[in-house]
Amino acid sequence: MSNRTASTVVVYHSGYGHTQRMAEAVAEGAGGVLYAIDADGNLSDDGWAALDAADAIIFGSPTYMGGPSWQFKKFADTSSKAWFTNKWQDKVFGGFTNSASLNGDKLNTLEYFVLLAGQHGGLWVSLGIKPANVKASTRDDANRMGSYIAPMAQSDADAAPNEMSVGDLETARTYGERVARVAQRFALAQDA
Ligand SMILES: Cc1cc2nc3c(=O)[nH]c(=O)nc-3n(C[C@H](O)[C@H](O)[C@H](O)COP(=O)(O)O)c2cc1C
Repeated sequence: MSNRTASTVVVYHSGYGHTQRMAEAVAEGAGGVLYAIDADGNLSDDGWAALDAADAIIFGSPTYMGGPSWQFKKFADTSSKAWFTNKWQDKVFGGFTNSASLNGDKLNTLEYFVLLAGQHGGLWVSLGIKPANVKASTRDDANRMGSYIAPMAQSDADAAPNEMSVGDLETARTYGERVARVAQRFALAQDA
């Protein structure tokens, strides 16, 4: 039986650095590599090659106008090339988003990621952290946003990336660990 380590790639867009900080936390937890989609919606050839070779792919985008940024959508549409040849079939998938409002319609962005993973024949990993929703809960608690599908972060519209909630970043880091753990189990099972 193989004992290889599963690889995780975090591919994300961030217009102003907040989602990038979240992406860094996810990648740290996953022990994975980060690839940024640039301001024109393009990903490097290295990034595409890493995605094709990955055991797990984690999508990240800010929520803009109730959904992923257009740059992320351009990346998603370009991933139709991988779709044609089933390159991402049976990979493990996750995702995360960040926006200014507490709700901000972030769920729509995460649901889009689930659909994209499904179109590629992938397996979605949920968040797996109970919500912090009692009177004693604070901004620094994990899953203070009360999401089940995947991590959400809330960044005040006038706050810099270094002012993000430590709870949101810890949620992102823990989720990265979870996706990598699932990918590891799945990779060993596939290789057996
Ligand atoms: C074009 C645009 C659209 C936005 N739409 C939303 C939105 O629908 N909901 C929300 O809560 N915040 C919205 N925001 C705020 C961003 O989600 C927020 O500033 C976020 O932290 C930006 O992440 P970034 O720094 O990674 O780009 C929008 C911001 C921009 C620039």
